[in-house]
Amino acid sequence: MTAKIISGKEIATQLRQEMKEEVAKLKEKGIVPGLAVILIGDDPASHSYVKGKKKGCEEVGIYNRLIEHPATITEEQLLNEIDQLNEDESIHGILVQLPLPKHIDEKKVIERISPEKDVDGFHPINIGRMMTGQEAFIPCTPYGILKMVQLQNIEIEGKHVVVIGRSNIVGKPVGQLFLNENATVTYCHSKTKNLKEMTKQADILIVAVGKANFIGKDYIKEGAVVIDVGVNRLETGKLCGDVIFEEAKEVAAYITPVPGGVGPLTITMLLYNTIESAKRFYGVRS
Ligand SMILES: Nc1nc2c(c(=O)[nH]1)N[C@@H](CN(C=O)c1ccc(C(=O)N[C@@H](CCC(=O)O)C(=O)O)cc1)CN2
Repeated sequence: MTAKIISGKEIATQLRQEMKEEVAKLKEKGIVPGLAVILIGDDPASHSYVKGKKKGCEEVGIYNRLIEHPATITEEQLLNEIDQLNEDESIHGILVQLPLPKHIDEKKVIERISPEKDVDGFHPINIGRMMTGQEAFIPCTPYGILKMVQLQNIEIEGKHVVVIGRSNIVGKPVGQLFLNENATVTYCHSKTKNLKEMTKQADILIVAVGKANFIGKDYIKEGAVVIDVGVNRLETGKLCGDVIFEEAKEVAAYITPVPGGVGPLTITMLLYNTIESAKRFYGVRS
């Protein structure tokens, strides 16, 4: 078997085109969705992701405000800035690029963002709303993964989804999202015994561990859907996922590549959440 490669790049292009048309219609009603992105410090990867967010906003017509600070900014200054953005009616989404410098408490920062503007979907209120099946902002990477699977018309209900990884940004919420779609979900992590036995049972295997080439074909059931969330930079400068792509594609039915798989959907779903937030603010129905 040779797997079908799910191109996140192609899906992102298609979704962004639809969003561009939607934003144009909103603008006819005088509504301009606005996103504020706060970037702290000089981490090159964070700078590159934020650049991608700005470009994405420009592509679909979202007003974007990039606020940059040196790593010496105090926690209090950052919290005050978030307070101001919470009150700003031209801003419907607020995002603080992670990770933050060590002297700033990430939890405090996330909780300071109004849940109604938390387009990252990281605020405990949005997590709680998602868990209880209420209207919520869904974290962008998990949302992108769900969209990718749904757009391939892959059945989710009744399927066994195995998630490797339990981060608050990806692992935990992605499992919850698939549970909401009536999948049976198993979480695996660094303390899981017999990992291979678990992953071999997966109809849909989602790998989010952040270890280059961690999962080979012997971990994958024939015909499974393999979603690789890892973005690992090798010493050669090359990017690679958590899954050994060349091996896994021999046994899987579907597989996402790195780069060009889940990554492009992360920014795309952020744009989606920002438009959604503006629509909610102005009472526009979807
Ligand atoms: N506030 C947030 N911080 C972070 C998030 C987040 O969702 N919100 N996620 C990651 C970083 N991230 C977006 O911020 C992100 C990661 C990867 C990609 C992406 O498109 N990856 C490409 C490869 C890009 C490259 O060449 O380096 C791919 O996989 O094809 C986009 C966004 C942590 N921080």
